[in-house]
Amino acid sequence: MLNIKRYNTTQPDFDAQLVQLLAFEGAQDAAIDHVVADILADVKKRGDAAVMEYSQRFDRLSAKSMSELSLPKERLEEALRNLPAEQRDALEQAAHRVRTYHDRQLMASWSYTEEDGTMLGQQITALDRVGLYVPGGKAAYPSSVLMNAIPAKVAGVAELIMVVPTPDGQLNELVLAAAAVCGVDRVFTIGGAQAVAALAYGTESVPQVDKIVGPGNAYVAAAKRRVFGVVGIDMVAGPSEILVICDGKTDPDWIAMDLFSQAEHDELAQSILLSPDGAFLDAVAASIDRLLEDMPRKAVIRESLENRGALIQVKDLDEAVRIANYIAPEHLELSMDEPELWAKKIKHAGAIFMGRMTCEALGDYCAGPNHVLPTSRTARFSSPLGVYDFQKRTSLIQVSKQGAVTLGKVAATLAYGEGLQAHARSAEYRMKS
Ligand SMILES: NC(=O)c1ccc[n+]([C@@H]2O[C@H](COP(=O)([O-])OP(=O)(O)OC[C@H]3O[C@@H](n4cnc5c(N)ncnc54)[C@H](O)[C@@H]3O)[C@@H](O)[C@H]2O)c1
Ligand SMILES: N[C@H](CO)Cc1c[nH]c[nH+]1
Ligand SMILES: [Zn+2]
Repeated sequence: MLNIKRYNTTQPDFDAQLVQLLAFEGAQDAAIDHVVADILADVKKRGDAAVMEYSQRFDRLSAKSMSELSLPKERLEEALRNLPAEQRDALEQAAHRVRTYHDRQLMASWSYTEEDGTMLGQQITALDRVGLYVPGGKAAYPSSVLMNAIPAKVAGVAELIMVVPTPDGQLNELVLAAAAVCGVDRVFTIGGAQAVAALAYGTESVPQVDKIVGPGNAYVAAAKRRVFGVVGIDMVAGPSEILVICDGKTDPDWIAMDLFSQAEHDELAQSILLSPDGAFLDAVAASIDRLLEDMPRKAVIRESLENRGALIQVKDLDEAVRIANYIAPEHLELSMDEPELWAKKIKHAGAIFMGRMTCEALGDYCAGPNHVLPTSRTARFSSPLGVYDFQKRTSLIQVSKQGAVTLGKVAATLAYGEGLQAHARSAEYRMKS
């Protein structure tokens, strides 16, 4: 029997229990951060040689030169050509849907002109070169290639450099084919902190990028956190999470499998169910026990559910919503009637899956929205990966002769107030022209 934690919000210590349940060190873990700091410093100093050594140590890749850890575009095209038709079709359909969704996120430049002829605006440009981290330690993720690369392409990024660990040198053809579908320019078969360092600092072989995006384990997250400032990053993501709120009227097997779907990613993934119906929670617990037996990744699911999972009985759905907003989950399933009404009450979640038919797994692959989402309560302040992560805003200011007089007076007054003479006089020169 699987020993998943059971809580009831009427327990006097429930709030403390919830805090404990959500506690997660991840990228903040001192031991991991220490290891990562050393790897980053070493790659910065020794470049390719260090990348190859760490790839040997962590992924058992014995390369004599970095060219052995790099794949040209032709190799990606070859993977796509050789893919079984059904897989190719699914990949292309998913890519099409993800592209259609992300097309809508494209920001456009804008400007307006004031009465005196002064023009103000915002010019949008794409990043020049980005690094896409595609996780690959424990499983391969072709879908993460789509989710990273498509918004970058839609934004108009000129060059896409992808890194993906290939433990024991095992290439995943679907991952390579996905890179071809998305127009990725170069792929390096490296992962972990060494790959993040190579992208951030550049090596003899790996070009330095402007921003690194994509999910990964705690080593990857800690490395991204440390290189932020040298390069941009999208977010510091942790293991996958799912929070399901169910009114008790969905098939318990469906809900059990939805909880498994994130648990199977990682022993550290988190799957939580909230329901006002205690008998329903019992039924889901029974489904978990029965269905787990046939799951290929049974051990990972068990560990994840026993260590970080929970079935929580709430007073009512309003209380469930309050808890969901506190948890700010990566994925939130609203498995209930009128989910659109309840969704309006959700302020903090990476993605909301509305209604009994909408399982989170569809969002992972092909619904359209991005599956790279804020985790570990960071949905309180951050958003899904999107086109906006690959675009920058530059302010535009063109002052007319009249504008120079009116604005010059305001600026000079404030500049003298700050004790900054040069600022004031710089503005005053234009007032007299
Ligand atoms: N949020 C998302 O969109 C999304 C998508 C897919 C996967 N994920 C998550 O990404 C994570 C993927 O993790 P993963 O491990 O499978 O792949 P990964 O690519 O993130 O990490 C593998 C790398 O970790 C490094 N590493 C492993 N052990 C190490 C050690 N002891 N010391 C130093 N470096 C070490 C190695 O360099 C290896 O290449 C999972 O948590 C999964 O849930 C998230
Ligand atoms: N659920 C993951 C994001 O947390 C994404 C994914 C990829 N493949 C399957 N799932
Ligand atoms: Zn998933």
